Amino acid sequence: MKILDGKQVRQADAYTIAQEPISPLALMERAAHAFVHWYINQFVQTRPVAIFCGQGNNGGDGLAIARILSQRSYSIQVYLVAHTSNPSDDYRANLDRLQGHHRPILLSSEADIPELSDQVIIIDALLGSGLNRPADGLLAVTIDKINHCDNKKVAVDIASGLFMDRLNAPSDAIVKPDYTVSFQFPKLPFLLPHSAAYAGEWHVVDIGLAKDFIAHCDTPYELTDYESAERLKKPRAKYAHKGTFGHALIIAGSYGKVGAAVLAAKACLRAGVGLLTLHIPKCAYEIVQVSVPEAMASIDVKKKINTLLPELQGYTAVGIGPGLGQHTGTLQMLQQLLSLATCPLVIDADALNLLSENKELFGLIPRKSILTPHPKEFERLAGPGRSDLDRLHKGREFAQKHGVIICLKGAHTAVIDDCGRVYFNTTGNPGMATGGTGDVLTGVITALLAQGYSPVAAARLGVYAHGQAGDAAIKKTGMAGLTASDVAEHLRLD
Ligand SMILES: NC(=O)C1=CN([C@@H]2O[C@H](COP(=O)(O)OP(=O)(O)OC[C@H]3O[C@@H](n4cnc5c(N)ncnc54)[C@H](O)[C@@H]3O)[C@@H](O)[C@H]2O)[C@@H](O)CC1
Ligand SMILES: Nc1ncnc2c1ncn2[C@@H]1O[C@H](COP(=O)(O)OP(=O)(O)O)[C@@H](O)[C@H]1O
Ligand SMILES: [K+]
Repeated sequence: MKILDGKQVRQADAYTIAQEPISPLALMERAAHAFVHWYINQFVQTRPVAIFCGQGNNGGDGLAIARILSQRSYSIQVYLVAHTSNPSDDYRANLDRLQGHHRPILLSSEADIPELSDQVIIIDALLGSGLNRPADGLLAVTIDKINHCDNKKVAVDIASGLFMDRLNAPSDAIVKPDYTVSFQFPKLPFLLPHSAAYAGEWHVVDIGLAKDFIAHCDTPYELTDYESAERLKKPRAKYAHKGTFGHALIIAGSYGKVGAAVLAAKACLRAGVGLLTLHIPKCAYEIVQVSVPEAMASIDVKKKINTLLPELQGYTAVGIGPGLGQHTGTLQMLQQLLSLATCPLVIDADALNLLSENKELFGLIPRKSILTPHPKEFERLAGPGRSDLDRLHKGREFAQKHGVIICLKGAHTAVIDDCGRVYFNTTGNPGMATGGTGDVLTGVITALLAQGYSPVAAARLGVYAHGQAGDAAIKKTGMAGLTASDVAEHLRLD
């Protein structure tokens, strides 16, 4: 699913209106019905509804929603905030249509803002994607009051006061909804940590904007959702054999961090690799053979760390990093790997930290290698970002400059390809914020690369499947009880 900017959404709107054709008012009605369809599946009729409307098209949506809900026997009360001398045509038309059904209350000062009983659900239709400056005056006061109520809150399209395409200042008045029902597309701030509180649980509803326009719309931002992940998957052929699914090499582990190698190995096997060899220090030999008997072991000359690069011939993908440590001998091995590798690599954890300490090695990274930094590791690689958006821009620059794919890990991990396109992940949960889940991800992506997935597909599908495994696992363990081993065990690639 694509993520469009404000200008592109307006173009999609205009194109649909001209090509379908449909009047803007009928399109607004369709959007309001889509919202109501979601709403009635969520909230029962016995909960009264307070709908706060501005005077743009978002307010127009709010008025149409109020009318439709009242026709469905919901008890509604509309509150209007007058903030412009030039209300939109469709706002006016919907105000007319509401007459005879309901009498809105005009808020003219703070004193008019009502105290609401806890049962009331608030629908926020003050401002939408047409926001062109931070909310102030009575709008800001109303937003503040709404935020101070404990009532459930649902934003229409986008929380009032939240910019779609640029950063808000920390002092801006923005509704903090429990839910956002977004029309046709998700919006960029829903995917970034700093604005998560202004999205709540977000849902996208289809309002029938022209599919051909959307298909041709050029945007750097997309989601990896269920449909796109399914499209990326390759079926396993009936007469396939273990040679069909590649041979992965994972270079991982050091004394005290052998578990990282074990986790990556288990995940690699669950993600469908044909053969797996783990390169490990001597101290890890027995541990690995006992805990992952399916994997072959390549043993380093050193007892506690990896220093000697194995022969690379025969491997279809190489992952390096989990639990590796940052010793000089290991750095030399990494440098050798970067110079000799003929296939893209998966580079994680301490391998990334070694690169950050030795930035002159960046030029050696094979093209289309996949780097999987968490925010701190990314900061070490590319320097600090002033904001999440800035970090995303830095990620896009870094990926294009060095010809690599970056998985910027987090709640909505961003897979950034070497052209600067960003694919936000939609699976996973906060239970996964626990040691070792990153090692599992390295194993999954290495397995997919080894099986012949393109690097971008391996990164997108790997990140998606990893989150999906975390979601499946918490059904048994709960969030707090989730361990990285549970994530590895719940991986399912088909
Ligand atoms: N394609 C879509 O997504 C559709 C969108 N619709 C709705 O249309 C909305 C966008 O409508 P508009 O462009 O009218 O935008 P808004 O509803 O956000 O209102 C814009 C108006 O508010 C004023 N304004 C902006 N920021 C302000 C501020 N801080 N303080 C006071 N006034 C401010 C503007 O000058 C303008 O008059 C969407 O959010 C959505 O709810 C639907 O009605 C139909 C289809
Ligand atoms: N709140 C969250 N929601 C979803 N996924 C998360 C969340 N927090 C962390 N994760 C995922 O868990 C993994 C953590 O990786 P990382 O920080 O490298 O852990 P480690 O180094 O301990 O293995 C990443 O894939 C990240 O996307
Ligand atoms: K809104």
